[in-house]
Amino acid sequence: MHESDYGVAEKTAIVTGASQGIGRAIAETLAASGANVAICSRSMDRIGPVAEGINDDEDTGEALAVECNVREREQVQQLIDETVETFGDIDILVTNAGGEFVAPFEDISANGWETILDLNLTSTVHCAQLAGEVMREGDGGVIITLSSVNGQHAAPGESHYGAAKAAIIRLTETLAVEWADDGVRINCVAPGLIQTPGVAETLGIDSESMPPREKTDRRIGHPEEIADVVQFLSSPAASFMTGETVTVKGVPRAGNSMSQGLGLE
Ligand SMILES: CCC/C=C/C(=O)SCCNC(=O)CCNC(=O)[C@H](O)C(C)(C)COP(=O)([O-])OP(=O)([O-])OC[C@H]1O[C@@H](n2cnc3c(N)ncnc32)[C@H](O)[C@@H]1OP(=O)([O-])[O-]
Ligand SMILES: NC(=O)C1=CN([C@@H]2O[C@H](COP(=O)(O)OP(=O)(O)OC[C@H]3O[C@@H](n4cnc5c(N)ncnc54)[C@H](OP(=O)(O)O)[C@@H]3O)[C@@H](O)[C@H]2O)C=CC1
Repeated sequence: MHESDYGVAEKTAIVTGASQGIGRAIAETLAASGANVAICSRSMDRIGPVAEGINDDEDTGEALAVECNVREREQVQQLIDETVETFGDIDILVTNAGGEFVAPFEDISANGWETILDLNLTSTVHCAQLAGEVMREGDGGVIITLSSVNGQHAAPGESHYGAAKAAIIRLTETLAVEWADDGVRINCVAPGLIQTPGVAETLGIDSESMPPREKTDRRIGHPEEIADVVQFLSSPAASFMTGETVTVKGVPRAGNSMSQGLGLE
């Protein structure tokens, strides 16, 4: 009889942007399933406690905290090197770090455009190229990129972010083809609106009022609902999936985007 394998135990995973929100939930979920996780953010003061929380729990994998700004290629190389030194290999890479500001196209300066393209798209390129090198020279691996529903559909005020997140989808498809022979699977997750500190700060959503996971008629999700999909894509259960973008956004309705209003009702 076939038994499904959703396991990542003893694998090594890198999760970028894991000091809060979706990245933190991904890191904690993979670690709870026995993976060793190398986690980064721009500040050791913020990423260190997340690693300590994981390491305080004897039943999880180990965590390594690294201060790394994913916009800086040399810092990403240091993250890769420290991960390999500590855990011996890289099996899973989750390029989660990203962000945006909402502004009309005509108000986005050249530097504003570059900032959002760098933070979302070019950082994904740095991480995929540098961790991909380790995977391709070794036994292969799994890469999960983060797009957004705003990379799949137009949303006003998100020209820069939408362009970057759309490009991540096509990059994912291309690498799936180019690196299939090297044993690398790469898939993308496109979240709808997820309650995270980043969104709370931008939109003022009170986490206390979050509807529970059991409620199916929702337009806002929990970070753990993205983490569970990442865990599946990282696992042997997803062995025949590569180059795909999995949308995780609750009930399909028109205008399911941050800039078109919350529409939580
Ligand atoms: C479906 C839901 C979708 C949700 C998606 C999410 O990701 S949600 C969760 C994600 N969480 C977050 O997104 C967290 C919150 N966001 C942030 O931390 C920042 O917005 C960041 C992502 C830009 C990074 O900042 P940084 O320190 O790297 O950048 P900086 O301050 O140095 O600025 C660089 C350039 O950008 C310009 N510029 C900046 N803001 C605006 C604006 N509103 N208007 C116009 N322009 C703006 C600024 O003027 C400057 O250009 P200038 O003047 O030199 O020509
Ligand atoms: N929340 C949502 O509704 C949606 C989110 N997404 C995507 O999901 C991902 C996570 O979003 P979310 O959890 O909401 O974001 P948050 O803003 O809540 O958290 C962002 C995380 O990324 C880290 N980070 C930011 N910039 C950098 C950088 N340059 N280098 C390294 N780490 C960085 C932050 O850490 P620190 O500040 O400590 O550096 C923090 O841990 C992003 O790619 C986002 O675009 C997509 C669709 C919807």
